[in-house]
Amino acid sequence: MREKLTVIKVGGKIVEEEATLHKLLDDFAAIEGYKVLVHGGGRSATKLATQLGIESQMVNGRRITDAETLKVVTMVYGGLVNKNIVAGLQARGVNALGLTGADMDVIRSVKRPVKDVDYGFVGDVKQVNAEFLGDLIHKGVVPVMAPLTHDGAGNLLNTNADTIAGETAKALAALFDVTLVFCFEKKGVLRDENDDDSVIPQITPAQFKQYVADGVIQGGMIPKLENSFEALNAGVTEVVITLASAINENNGTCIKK
Ligand SMILES: Nc1ncnc2c1ncn2[C@@H]1O[C@H](COP(=O)(O)OP(=O)(O)O)[C@@H](O)[C@H]1O
Ligand SMILES: CC(=O)N[C@@H](CCC(=O)OP(=O)(O)O)C(=O)O
Repeated sequence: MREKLTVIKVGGKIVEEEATLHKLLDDFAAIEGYKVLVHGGGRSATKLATQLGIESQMVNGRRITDAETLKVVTMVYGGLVNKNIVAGLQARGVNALGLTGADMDVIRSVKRPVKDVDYGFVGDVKQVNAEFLGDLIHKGVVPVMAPLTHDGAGNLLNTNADTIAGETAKALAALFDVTLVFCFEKKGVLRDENDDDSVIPQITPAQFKQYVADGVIQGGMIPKLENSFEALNAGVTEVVITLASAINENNGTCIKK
Protein backbone atom coordinates (compact mmCIF):
# COMPACT_ATOMS: atom_id res chain seq x y z
CA MET A 1 0.00 0.00 0.00
CA ARG A 2 1.26 3.48 -0.83
CA GLU A 3 1.96 6.02 1.90
CA LYS A 4 -0.54 8.82 2.39
CA LEU A 5 0.21 12.51 1.78
CA THR A 6 -2.05 15.49 2.41
CA VAL A 7 -1.64 18.65 0.31
CA ILE A 8 -3.44 21.62 1.86
CA LYS A 9 -3.99 24.84 -0.08
CA VAL A 10 -4.89 27.94 1.88
CA GLY A 11 -6.09 31.15 0.25
CA GLY A 12 -5.55 34.85 0.71
CA LYS A 13 -8.38 35.69 3.08
CA ILE A 14 -7.19 33.14 5.64
CA VAL A 15 -3.48 34.01 5.53
CA GLU A 16 -4.12 37.74 5.75
CA GLU A 17 -5.74 37.68 9.18
CA GLU A 18 -3.72 36.63 12.19
CA ALA A 19 -6.55 34.83 13.99
CA THR A 20 -7.61 32.69 11.02
CA LEU A 21 -3.99 31.98 10.06
CA HIS A 22 -3.09 30.84 13.59
CA LYS A 23 -6.11 28.52 13.72
CA LEU A 24 -5.15 27.07 10.33
CA LEU A 25 -1.56 26.52 11.46
CA ASP A 26 -2.78 24.77 14.64
CA ASP A 27 -4.99 22.48 12.54
CA PHE A 28 -2.29 21.89 9.93
CA ALA A 29 0.23 20.99 12.66
CA ALA A 30 -2.26 18.42 13.96
CA ILE A 31 -2.51 16.56 10.63
CA GLU A 32 -0.82 13.21 10.98
CA GLY A 33 1.59 11.81 8.42
CA TYR A 34 3.22 13.39 5.39
CA LYS A 35 1.97 16.83 4.40
CA VAL A 36 2.60 19.88 2.19
CA LEU A 37 1.18 23.38 2.60
CA VAL A 38 0.57 25.60 -0.44
CA HIS A 39 -0.40 29.18 0.26
CA GLY A 40 -1.84 32.09 -1.69
CA GLY A 41 -1.77 35.67 -0.54
CA GLY A 42 -3.53 37.52 -3.33
CA ARG A 43 -5.30 39.86 -0.91
CA SER A 44 -2.08 40.87 0.84
CA ALA A 45 -0.43 41.54 -2.54
CA THR A 46 -3.33 43.73 -3.64
CA LYS A 47 -3.16 45.65 -0.35
CA LEU A 48 0.60 46.32 -0.59
CA ALA A 49 0.30 47.22 -4.28
CA THR A 50 -2.40 49.78 -3.41
CA GLN A 51 -0.20 51.23 -0.65
CA LEU A 52 2.61 51.59 -3.21
CA GLY A 53 0.27 53.24 -5.73
CA ILE A 54 0.25 50.23 -8.07
CA GLU A 55 -3.12 49.27 -9.51
CA SER A 56 -4.15 45.60 -9.37
CA GLN A 57 -5.98 43.97 -12.23
CA MET A 58 -7.35 40.41 -12.30
CA VAL A 59 -8.54 38.69 -15.51
CA ASN A 60 -10.16 35.23 -15.31
CA GLY A 61 -8.86 34.79 -11.76
CA ARG A 62 -5.26 35.62 -12.77
CA ARG A 63 -3.34 38.75 -11.79
CA ILE A 64 -1.96 40.88 -14.62
CA THR A 65 1.66 40.97 -13.49
CA ASP A 66 3.84 43.76 -14.91
CA ALA A 67 7.45 44.29 -13.74
CA GLU A 68 6.43 46.42 -10.73
CA THR A 69 3.67 43.99 -9.71
CA LEU A 70 6.14 41.11 -9.95
CA LYS A 71 8.33 42.87 -7.35
CA VAL A 72 5.32 43.22 -5.06
CA VAL A 73 4.17 39.60 -5.36
CA THR A 74 7.73 38.33 -4.90
CA MET A 75 8.05 40.33 -1.67
CA VAL A 76 4.63 39.30 -0.41
CA TYR A 77 4.44 35.60 -1.41
CA GLY A 78 8.13 34.60 -1.27
CA GLY A 79 8.87 36.85 1.71
CA LEU A 80 6.25 37.98 4.18
CA VAL A 81 3.53 35.36 3.80
CA ASN A 82 5.81 32.36 3.29
CA LYS A 83 8.19 33.18 6.14
CA ASN A 84 5.35 34.04 8.54
CA ILE A 85 3.84 30.61 7.89
CA VAL A 86 7.20 28.83 8.19
CA ALA A 87 7.96 30.56 11.51
CA GLY A 88 4.43 29.78 12.76
CA LEU A 89 4.83 26.10 11.88
CA GLN A 90 8.30 25.88 13.46
CA ALA A 91 6.75 27.26 16.66
CA ARG A 92 4.27 24.38 16.48
CA GLY A 93 6.94 21.72 16.13
CA VAL A 94 6.52 21.29 12.37
CA ASN A 95 9.82 21.19 10.45
CA ALA A 96 8.67 23.52 7.68
CA LEU A 97 10.80 24.58 4.71
CA GLY A 98 9.62 27.55 2.66
CA LEU A 99 10.06 27.22 -1.09
CA THR A 100 9.28 29.15 -4.24
CA GLY A 101 9.38 27.21 -7.49
CA ALA A 102 12.87 28.59 -8.15
CA ASP A 103 14.36 27.04 -5.00
CA MET A 104 16.04 23.76 -5.99
CA ASP A 105 14.21 24.10 -9.32
CA VAL A 106 11.07 22.76 -7.66
CA ILE A 107 8.57 24.23 -10.14
CA ARG A 108 9.47 25.36 -13.62
CA SER A 109 7.00 27.23 -15.77
CA VAL A 110 6.71 29.10 -19.05
CA LYS A 111 5.51 32.66 -19.38
CA ARG A 112 1.89 32.54 -20.39
CA PRO A 113 1.69 33.26 -24.14
CA VAL A 114 -0.07 36.46 -25.16
CA LYS A 115 -3.40 35.67 -26.83
CA ASP A 116 -6.37 37.94 -26.10
CA VAL A 117 -4.78 39.06 -22.84
CA ASP A 118 -1.16 39.87 -21.94
CA TYR A 119 -0.81 38.58 -18.39
CA GLY A 120 2.82 39.74 -18.16
CA PHE A 121 5.03 37.77 -15.78
CA VAL A 122 2.59 34.93 -15.15
CA GLY A 123 3.79 31.34 -15.41
CA ASP A 124 2.03 28.19 -16.62
CA VAL A 125 3.51 25.18 -14.80
CA LYS A 126 5.57 22.80 -16.95
CA GLN A 127 7.41 20.64 -14.44
CA VAL A 128 7.32 19.85 -10.74
CA ASN A 129 10.38 18.20 -9.17
CA ALA A 130 8.45 15.46 -7.36
CA GLU A 131 11.55 13.40 -6.67
CA PHE A 132 13.20 16.19 -4.69
CA LEU A 133 9.97 17.02 -2.84
CA GLY A 134 9.48 13.31 -2.09
CA ASP A 135 13.00 13.06 -0.62
CA LEU A 136 12.37 16.09 1.59
CA ILE A 137 9.02 14.72 2.74
CA HIS A 138 10.51 11.32 3.56
CA LYS A 139 13.14 13.10 5.66
CA GLY A 140 10.37 14.65 7.79
CA VAL A 141 10.49 18.08 6.17
CA VAL A 142 7.18 19.85 5.47
CA PRO A 143 7.40 21.95 2.28
CA VAL A 144 5.56 25.29 2.38
CA MET A 145 5.12 26.41 -1.19
CA ALA A 146 4.68 30.03 -2.32
CA PRO A 147 2.82 30.83 -5.58
CA LEU A 148 5.97 31.81 -7.52
CA THR A 149 7.70 29.73 -10.19
CA HIS A 150 10.66 30.31 -12.51
CA ASP A 151 11.42 29.80 -16.18
CA GLY A 152 14.99 28.51 -15.83
CA ALA A 153 16.32 31.61 -17.60
CA GLY A 154 16.42 33.85 -14.54
CA ASN A 155 12.83 35.05 -14.47
CA LEU A 156 10.46 34.58 -11.55
CA LEU A 157 6.84 34.17 -12.63
CA ASN A 158 3.64 34.69 -10.68
CA THR A 159 1.49 31.53 -10.64
CA ASN A 160 -1.99 31.03 -9.23
CA ALA A 161 -1.79 29.22 -5.88
CA ASP A 162 -4.66 26.82 -6.69
CA THR A 163 -2.67 25.78 -9.78
CA ILE A 164 0.49 25.27 -7.69
CA ALA A 165 -1.52 23.05 -5.32
CA GLY A 166 -3.09 21.04 -8.15
CA GLU A 167 0.18 20.55 -10.03
CA THR A 168 2.11 19.67 -6.87
CA ALA A 169 -0.57 17.13 -5.87
CA LYS A 170 -0.52 15.63 -9.39
CA ALA A 171 3.26 15.26 -9.43
CA LEU A 172 3.38 13.76 -5.93
CA ALA A 173 0.63 11.29 -6.84
CA ALA A 174 3.40 9.32 -8.60
CA LEU A 175 4.92 8.66 -5.17
CA PHE A 176 2.08 8.89 -2.62
CA ASP A 177 -1.62 8.33 -2.13
CA VAL A 178 -2.53 12.04 -2.25
CA THR A 179 -5.48 13.90 -0.73
CA LEU A 180 -5.76 17.52 -1.91
CA VAL A 181 -7.70 19.92 0.30
CA PHE A 182 -8.57 23.45 -0.82
CA CYS A 183 -9.51 25.38 2.28
CA PHE A 184 -11.00 28.85 2.36
CA GLU A 185 -13.47 31.00 4.30
CA LYS A 186 -16.65 29.07 3.41
CA LYS A 187 -17.87 25.61 4.41
CA GLY A 188 -17.47 24.25 0.89
CA VAL A 189 -18.99 24.85 -2.52
CA LEU A 190 -22.37 26.42 -1.73
CA ARG A 191 -25.69 26.18 -3.56
CA ASP A 192 -26.35 29.74 -2.40
CA GLU A 193 -23.27 31.85 -1.64
CA ASN A 194 -25.24 33.81 0.96
CA ASP A 195 -26.31 30.69 2.84
CA ASP A 196 -23.35 29.17 4.68
CA ASP A 197 -25.25 25.98 5.32
CA SER A 198 -26.06 25.21 1.67
CA VAL A 199 -22.93 23.07 1.15
CA ILE A 200 -23.06 20.81 -1.91
CA PRO A 201 -21.65 17.51 -0.56
CA GLN A 202 -20.39 16.11 -3.89
CA ILE A 203 -19.75 17.53 -7.37
CA THR A 204 -19.19 15.57 -10.59
CA PRO A 205 -17.97 17.18 -13.85
CA ALA A 206 -21.53 17.12 -15.28
CA GLN A 207 -22.95 18.82 -12.19
CA PHE A 208 -20.12 21.38 -12.30
CA LYS A 209 -21.06 22.35 -15.87
CA GLN A 210 -24.68 22.78 -14.85
CA TYR A 211 -23.83 24.81 -11.73
CA VAL A 212 -21.65 27.16 -13.83
CA ALA A 213 -24.42 27.52 -16.44
CA ASP A 214 -26.90 28.32 -13.63
CA GLY A 215 -24.54 30.89 -12.09
CA VAL A 216 -24.27 28.93 -8.83
CA ILE A 217 -20.51 28.50 -9.23
CA GLN A 218 -18.59 31.58 -10.33
CA GLY A 219 -15.36 33.57 -10.09
CA GLY A 220 -12.40 32.02 -8.28
CA MET A 221 -14.39 28.84 -7.63
CA ILE A 222 -14.34 27.91 -11.34
CA PRO A 223 -10.53 27.46 -11.66
CA LYS A 224 -10.50 25.77 -8.24
CA LEU A 225 -12.89 23.11 -9.51
CA GLU A 226 -11.14 22.81 -12.88
CA ASN A 227 -7.87 22.20 -11.01
CA SER A 228 -9.66 19.62 -8.85
CA PHE A 229 -10.98 17.55 -11.78
CA GLU A 230 -7.59 17.74 -13.48
CA ALA A 231 -5.88 16.48 -10.32
CA LEU A 232 -8.29 13.54 -9.97
CA ASN A 233 -7.80 12.59 -13.62
CA ALA A 234 -4.03 12.66 -13.09
CA GLY A 235 -4.01 10.21 -10.20
CA VAL A 236 -4.78 12.26 -7.09
CA THR A 237 -6.93 10.04 -4.84
CA GLU A 238 -9.25 12.57 -3.22
CA VAL A 239 -10.05 16.30 -3.56
CA VAL A 240 -12.04 18.23 -0.96
CA ILE A 241 -13.05 21.91 -0.78
CA THR A 242 -13.76 22.97 2.79
CA LEU A 243 -13.74 25.57 5.58
CA ALA A 244 -10.23 26.53 6.70
CA SER A 245 -11.12 26.07 10.35
CA ALA A 246 -12.45 22.56 9.68
CA ILE A 247 -9.68 20.83 7.72
CA ASN A 248 -9.62 17.95 10.18
CA GLU A 249 -13.38 17.37 10.15
CA ASN A 250 -14.76 15.37 7.27
CA ASN A 251 -17.06 18.10 5.93
CA GLY A 252 -17.10 20.28 2.87
CA THR A 253 -17.50 19.38 -0.78
CA CYS A 254 -15.99 16.19 -2.16
CA ILE A 255 -15.03 16.41 -5.85
CA LYS A 256 -15.82 13.32 -7.93
CA LYS A 257 -14.40 12.22 -11.31
N1 LIG B 1 -20.89 28.29 -5.23
C1 LIG B 1 -19.90 28.87 -4.55
N2 LIG B 1 -19.61 28.47 -3.30
C2 LIG B 1 -18.62 29.03 -2.58
N3 LIG B 1 -17.86 30.04 -3.06
C3 LIG B 1 -18.08 30.48 -4.30
C4 LIG B 1 -19.10 29.91 -5.10
N4 LIG B 1 -19.10 30.54 -6.30
C5 LIG B 1 -18.14 31.45 -6.25
N5 LIG B 1 -17.51 31.45 -5.06
C6 LIG B 1 -16.43 32.36 -4.70
O1 LIG B 1 -15.19 31.69 -4.82
C7 LIG B 1 -14.29 32.31 -3.89
C8 LIG B 1 -13.12 31.37 -3.65
O2 LIG B 1 -12.24 31.48 -4.72
P1 LIG B 1 -10.90 32.31 -4.54
O3 LIG B 1 -11.20 33.72 -4.16
O4 LIG B 1 -10.08 32.07 -5.73
O5 LIG B 1 -10.35 31.53 -3.27
P2 LIG B 1 -9.02 31.54 -2.46
O6 LIG B 1 -9.15 32.60 -1.44
O7 LIG B 1 -9.02 30.18 -1.87
O8 LIG B 1 -7.93 31.75 -3.46
C9 LIG B 1 -15.14 32.54 -2.66
O9 LIG B 1 -14.63 33.58 -1.87
C10 LIG B 1 -16.49 32.87 -3.25
O10 LIG B 1 -16.69 34.26 -3.32
C1 LIG C 1 -1.12 34.58 -11.53
C2 LIG C 1 -1.91 34.80 -10.29
O1 LIG C 1 -3.07 35.16 -10.35
N1 LIG C 1 -1.30 34.60 -9.12
C3 LIG C 1 -1.92 34.78 -7.86
C4 LIG C 1 -1.08 34.13 -6.81
C5 LIG C 1 -1.63 34.25 -5.42
C6 LIG C 1 -2.89 33.48 -5.21
O2 LIG C 1 -3.32 32.66 -6.00
O3 LIG C 1 -3.48 33.77 -4.01
P1 LIG C 1 -4.91 33.32 -3.47
O4 LIG C 1 -4.89 31.86 -3.33
O5 LIG C 1 -4.95 34.02 -2.17
O6 LIG C 1 -5.95 33.80 -4.45
C7 LIG C 1 -2.11 36.29 -7.55
O7 LIG C 1 -1.14 37.03 -7.71
O8 LIG C 1 -3.18 36.65 -7.06
